[in-house]
Amino acid sequence: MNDTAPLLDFRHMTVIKDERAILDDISLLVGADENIAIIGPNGSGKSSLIKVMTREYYPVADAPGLHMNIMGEEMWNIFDLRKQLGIITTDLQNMCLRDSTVFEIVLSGYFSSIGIYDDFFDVTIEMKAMANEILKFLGIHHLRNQKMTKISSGEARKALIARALVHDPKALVLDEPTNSLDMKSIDQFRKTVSSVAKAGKNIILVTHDLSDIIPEIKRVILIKDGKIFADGKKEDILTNENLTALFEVPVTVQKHGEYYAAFC
Ligand SMILES: Nc1ncnc2c1ncn2[C@@H]1O[C@H](COP(=O)(O)OP(=O)(O)OP(=O)(O)O)[C@@H](O)[C@H]1O
Repeated sequence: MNDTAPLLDFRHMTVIKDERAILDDISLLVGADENIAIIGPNGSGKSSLIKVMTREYYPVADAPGLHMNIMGEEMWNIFDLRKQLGIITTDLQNMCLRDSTVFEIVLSGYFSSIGIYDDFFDVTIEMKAMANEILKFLGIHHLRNQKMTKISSGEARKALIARALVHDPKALVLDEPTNSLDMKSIDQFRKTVSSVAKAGKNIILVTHDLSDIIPEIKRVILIKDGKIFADGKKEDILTNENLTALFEVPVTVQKHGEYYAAFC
């Protein structure tokens, strides 16, 4: 892995499912220190793009000009790759809603499992110390011994961030992270993501909600029908015209301090 290489260097990437191009000739270069937000309507291809990053979906191998480097590497062991891209999705959160404690879920990140199985996993003192440190950094150490089923959605999402951070990943990939959170939880979650970005992790955010775009994200990519519709500086991309064309309803974008919101 090369720390100065682009985080993502995808060229001419097409993904076919059910004989349809769900990603259609995507080229995307994301720098080593860049944070990005990917925005698009339902079914536009956002989650599929993340699945290409995590090697759940593969592009058409013989597409002319295909190039797919992540952190300077073309070939990845899938487990190593997923450790470097800490993925936080609602699916993962649902899988983690079980009888395990927050601490066990965080530790299980070391084993790419969900929960700890004492007979199989050798949890070291160093792992426990690191998990405690991360829980403190994220302000949820007091939840350490709570069951995942007994904490709020916002707290559970922070626990998943902690689980991803045990590997000291290069990036956090957040797929619609504030879905189903109330306003206070959204505010706290955003602050958590900002603090992770400030600590030097890249943030790749997929969302419908412009207000999820933390100030540390300066670049926005709009996706429509599996293609990149617009890509550039946040202030140039988040316009009434672009969002209206993207969502095919009249959209008004407003800026509040360093945050954006959209109304239709
Ligand atoms: N494994 C698959 N087989 C067939 N079609 C698929 C598969 N995965 C995704 N698709 C289709 O590809 C399109 C893009 O899906 P994707 O989940 O990437 O969209 P999205 O932008 O994340 O949508 P949403 O905002 O609703 O989550 C959709 O039409 C979806 O039905």
